[in-house]
Amino acid sequence: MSHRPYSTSAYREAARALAAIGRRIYGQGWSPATSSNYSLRLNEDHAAITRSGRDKGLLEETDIMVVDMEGAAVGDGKPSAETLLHTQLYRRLPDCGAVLHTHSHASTVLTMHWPADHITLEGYELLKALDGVQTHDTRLTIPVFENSQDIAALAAEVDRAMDAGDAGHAYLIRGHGLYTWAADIGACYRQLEALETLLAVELDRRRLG
Ligand SMILES: CSCCC(=O)C(=O)COP(=O)(O)O
Ligand SMILES: [Zn+2]
Repeated sequence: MSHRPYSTSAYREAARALAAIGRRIYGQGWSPATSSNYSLRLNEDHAAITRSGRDKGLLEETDIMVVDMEGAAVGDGKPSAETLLHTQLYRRLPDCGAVLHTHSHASTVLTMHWPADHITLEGYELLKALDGVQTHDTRLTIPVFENSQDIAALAAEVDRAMDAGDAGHAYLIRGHGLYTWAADIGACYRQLEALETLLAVELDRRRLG
């Protein structure tokens, strides 16, 4: 299959932006021990994504590479082991321009301690940081998928959930972390920060009973 070429300057700009956002996310404590992956759409057929196994606190432009929307590497190196979870979103959602995945303490405890297949966030003013949300009087249901080392199967499961109308802004993977996406890196980071904050709040509230 032939792919439309991406621009080199778009790639360089994406690599700069992803390295900077990765270091920022690491600083928040949401990407420990090389966990997490981040990507940006370059065009219809390509995305820039973190290489596998990189320390996100030390992320540099050279830690970013290009994949096609089938998840295949373009050029040398090994892209994130979870690349197919990014490309599933880009393929399905033409307006999706950025995907961020984190491994926070809150998302891990919440999904390991409570067996539910979703977490609901409701009534929080901070929900207005999410794309398209205008009022605190909003109920956001975040699906929780079981963790798997079969990333292709997990991506297919996410796709089926989206067919059913679930997973509008984000999803969780049990004992693993959070995926969220938006039109651009700024909106995606804002959304991530809101969701991680609200998940931490939710965890505290459940601890308090
Ligand atoms: C050390 S965390 C295990 C892998 C993972 O869940 C992750 O997010 C990082 O994988 P990658 O291949 O993108 O480095
Ligand atoms: Zn992960």
